[in-house]
Amino acid sequence: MNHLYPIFLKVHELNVLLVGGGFVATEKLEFLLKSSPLAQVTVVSKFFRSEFLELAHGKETVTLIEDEYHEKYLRGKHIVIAATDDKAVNRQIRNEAKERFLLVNVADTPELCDFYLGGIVTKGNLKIAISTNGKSPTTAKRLRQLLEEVLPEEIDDLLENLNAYRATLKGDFEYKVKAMNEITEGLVKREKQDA
Ligand SMILES: C[C@@]1(CC(=O)O)C2=NC(=C\c3[nH]c(c(CCC(=O)O)c3CC(=O)O)Cc3[nH]c(c(CC(=O)O)c3CCC(=O)O)/C=C3\N/C(=C\2)[C@@H](CCC(=O)O)[C@]3(C)CC(=O)O)/[C@H]1CCC(=O)O
Ligand SMILES: NC(=O)c1ccc[n+]([C@@H]2O[C@H](COP(=O)([O-])OP(=O)(O)OC[C@H]3O[C@@H](n4cnc5c(N)ncnc54)[C@H](O)[C@@H]3O)[C@@H](O)[C@H]2O)c1
Repeated sequence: MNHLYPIFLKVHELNVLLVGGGFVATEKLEFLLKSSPLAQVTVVSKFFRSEFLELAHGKETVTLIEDEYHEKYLRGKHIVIAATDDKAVNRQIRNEAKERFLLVNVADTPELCDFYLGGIVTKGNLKIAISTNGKSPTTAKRLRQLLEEVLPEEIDDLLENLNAYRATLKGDFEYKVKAMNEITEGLVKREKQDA
């Protein structure tokens, strides 16, 4: 049983602290920016690998600070991702973030996470988040790849058209719910198989 509750965060309006600038931090920033290109991210790291610098280059909402982690960097942040190669520092980040009631992810360390980063599929306005409850990140990746392939790009046209149709509906809430349900019924109705 997976007890996690997924939410869709406006990370372009929230302040994210990422600690670390190595391989793992690069992967986390890559997936964060892939889904949320305007995410507001401050990165604090003793050094930055060239892969990380390449990824962050030219991204106006990503701020790099070359420094050791210090508690002061938690100020004004909503979410924290710890991705250093120093387990004691990662734990310190987690503890100090928790004292401030911040949500914290320690990369690849489920027992220290308040939330997990998931596999994410984006097709225009549609976004699907995938979690295996930390059991198999590789499966989350494979499912993401599968859904990216099978979901048509046109699914976004469907959403836009339905949104436009909804705007034309005059009537009370109940009427609109009924009309929207009727017009989308075909999406879930199974076609009758010819014998
Ligand atoms: C989905 C994704 C999102 C992202 O990273 O943004 C993600 N991991 C991804 C890939 C991936 N990560 C790892 C491998 C190598 C294979 C392997 O080792 O298993 C691969 C596969 C690859 O790279 O091919 C290593 C790894 N990861 C974790 C552990 C610890 C453990 O399992 O105990 C270890 C071992 C470390 C070690 O051995 O030391 C843990 C976590 N990784 C999570 C997320 C969270 C659970 C998500 C869920 O509920 O499924 C969680 C719990 C915490 C977190 O980090 O948030 C991203 C795919 C993105 C995409 O492609 O779409
Ligand atoms: N590389 C991988 O794919 C991988 C896979 C599984 C597990 N891991 C583990 O994950 C951890 C991180 O690995 P990595 O490959 O990203 O290491 P890395 O050497 O590429 O990067 C470590 C980063 O942590 C930063 N850092 C260390 N101490 C810091 C501090 N006090 N304040 C601020 N920044 C600090 C360094 O500046 C560096 O940028 C390691 O423990 C590694 O064994 C790595």
